Amino acid sequence: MTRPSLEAQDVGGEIIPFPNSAPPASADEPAPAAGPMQPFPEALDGELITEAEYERSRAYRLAESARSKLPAQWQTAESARQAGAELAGRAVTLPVRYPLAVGRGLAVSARAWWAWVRVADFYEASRAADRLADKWQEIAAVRRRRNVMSLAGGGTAGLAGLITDLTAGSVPLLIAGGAVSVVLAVAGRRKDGAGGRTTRLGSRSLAWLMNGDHLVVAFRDAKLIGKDESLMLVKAPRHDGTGWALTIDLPPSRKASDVIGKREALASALAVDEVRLIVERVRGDDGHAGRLALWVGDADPYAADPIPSPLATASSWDLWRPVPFGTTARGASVNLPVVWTSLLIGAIPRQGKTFVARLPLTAAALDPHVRLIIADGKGGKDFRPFEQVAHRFIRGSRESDARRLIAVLEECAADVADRFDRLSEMDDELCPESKVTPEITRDPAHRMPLTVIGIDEVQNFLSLDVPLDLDNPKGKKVGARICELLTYIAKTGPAAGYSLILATQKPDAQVIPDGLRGQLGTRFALKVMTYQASETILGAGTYKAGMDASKLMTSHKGVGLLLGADGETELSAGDAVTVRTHLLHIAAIRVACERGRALREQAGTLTGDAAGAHDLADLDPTVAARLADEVTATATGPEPVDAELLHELPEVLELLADVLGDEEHGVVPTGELAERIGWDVKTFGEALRAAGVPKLPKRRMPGYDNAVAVVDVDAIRAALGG
Ligand SMILES: Nc1ncnc2c1ncn2[C@@H]1O[C@H](COP(=O)(O)OP(=O)(O)OP(=O)(O)O)[C@@H](O)[C@H]1O
Repeated sequence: MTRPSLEAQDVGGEIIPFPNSAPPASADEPAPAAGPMQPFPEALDGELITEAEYERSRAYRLAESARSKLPAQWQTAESARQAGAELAGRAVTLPVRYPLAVGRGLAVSARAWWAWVRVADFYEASRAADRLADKWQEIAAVRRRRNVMSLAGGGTAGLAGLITDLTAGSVPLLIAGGAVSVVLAVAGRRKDGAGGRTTRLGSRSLAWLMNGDHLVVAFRDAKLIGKDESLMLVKAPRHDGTGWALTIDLPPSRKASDVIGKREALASALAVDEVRLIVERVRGDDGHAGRLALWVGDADPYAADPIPSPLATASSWDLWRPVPFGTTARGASVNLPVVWTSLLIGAIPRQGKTFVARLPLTAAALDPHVRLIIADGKGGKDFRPFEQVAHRFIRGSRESDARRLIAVLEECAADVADRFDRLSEMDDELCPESKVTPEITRDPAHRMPLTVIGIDEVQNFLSLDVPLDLDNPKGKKVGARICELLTYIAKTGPAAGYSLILATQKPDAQVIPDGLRGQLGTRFALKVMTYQASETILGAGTYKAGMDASKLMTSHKGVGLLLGADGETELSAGDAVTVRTHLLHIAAIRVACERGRALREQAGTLTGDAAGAHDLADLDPTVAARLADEVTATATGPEPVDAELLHELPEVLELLADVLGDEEHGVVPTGELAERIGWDVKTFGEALRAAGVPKLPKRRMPGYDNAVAVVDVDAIRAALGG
């Protein structure tokens, strides 16, 4: 007999099977009307299995569930072996350790008894409150009473022992003595456990480290909690097939965000590579600022085979829905929002930047109501499939290509301005918020399709140093003009349905000025060489918050940190998520673009270069004049500030702010200040320079034999902004 076993597999609620929207089979067949796409019901995938197979899998699941309830170190064979060996070792050394523990227990008990007899707690409290004289009588009375009680207790015990010995022999006394020695040994046992890294031969399994005591030691070693602090296990360690997951509460004085910032130190204390350690805050109703979810993978989660993108088989896509982008280390899917935001992708060469940029562009190609504009600054074949659908397509970054890009971007900027004019005229029902809506962008009558501008190797355009006006060689440069147009579109375009997707292998501030970068609300950083490059992509302050794309490995192609910096999308602006992006090869993109072209032909939305109409419309002179002012004002206006840049101070200044006295002025030895915040002088000096505090010549200071490095406290105050 067979038993059907259906396992749901989400193949994407947004994907519409091709037959639904396929072009008519023959010319006589009427074409389906163009209109809003309907989500297709979720598809289920399953297999038929036999009764025996079903019973086997049930028994397996029951065993798994029973095992997950055991203490962490008994859950896997390897860790159980280690735990067994440890127990055996402890049994062998017991004859030596036991008397030592009893001795320690005796000392501990004697100290405790003495403190009790002397009423130490009350005595100290009275002394601390300067009320010893008032309380002395009371304390002395309690001391006398406790002395008498001690003598009486000792005498009674001795007498009881003597009577027992005389009447029942020495066996009960030996039993009682044994019991007392056990109690003393427990009191005197050593409480410090073994953390992740101890000087012993052999390695410890993860399960062993997931034991609560070891975790506490690891957190202490990593200086994430104090010596006397502990952790609370909210969810006990559980092996989920690929790694260990647990949830903990930090002591009340500690913040989860600090642990995330020091993930590397924790990984070191746990003796695992940091790529295998995921530390996340638990947010929302179930979480708080001190609750952390930890996951430690059994193996490098990013080294697994890449996951093919579902876009390869999607027949169409609705770009209002976030695009399937990849998975987290634990396999949760990550989607990339395209509407209301713009994306910056940065990495060193050959890390998957182009592959990543093509994911949202392919989704855009599959939506017939999206207008695509593509400029490939590398000029190879990577983006050629999009020629079939792109309204404007530029290949290469020669001067002529850059000038065409300027014309295209001017056309877009004029369109953005025109869209706002028209949106403001629309009735409230159709346009409730002065922003485009899915209905507006999908209705060709409104002429406001979602428009995605994708530019690969954008640095090749932005760094073009040729004059915009050939008659004015000292005037504005072509690269600068492209930059100001992109800044204008990135800043004002999202509400009008425009999104930018910019990719660069040179993410430095000279190439992508803060003014432009600050407008790109979504950032994806693949492997870069330095933490500074990582900050240039993700934004200032991200390194300190534990986000550092230079820590990614070059072997991890397509893996990067995804951060939503503008708060416009559901992506978190506080924590970047490490994503293993889906793999989508050019052949699949070509097929997707063929489908996208068919869908556009059917919907009547194939326009521009793809439809053979290469000429750009001349800008109306009034629009051009208005635009010139607006674009320049945006580019030269106050520097936009990243969401996460607000109030962000360099760490050194933050720490100094806490230790500088209000009355302190003038120069002080650098070493003294460094010592106050616990930094070494060299790092401290470098950090001060980086924070804009000028270096002063060495000078003689009171109490020092030779001239010493000094720093001006007032200069530090100025850098602190007050
Ligand atoms: N998601 C992925 N999973 C696995 N491998 C990937 C992924 N994305 C890209 N790769 C691999 O990484 C290699 C480099 O990709 P890509 O050409 O996109 O890099 P790039 O950063 O654009 O390089 P360049 O700067 O030279 O243009 C590709 O050969 C591809 O096989």
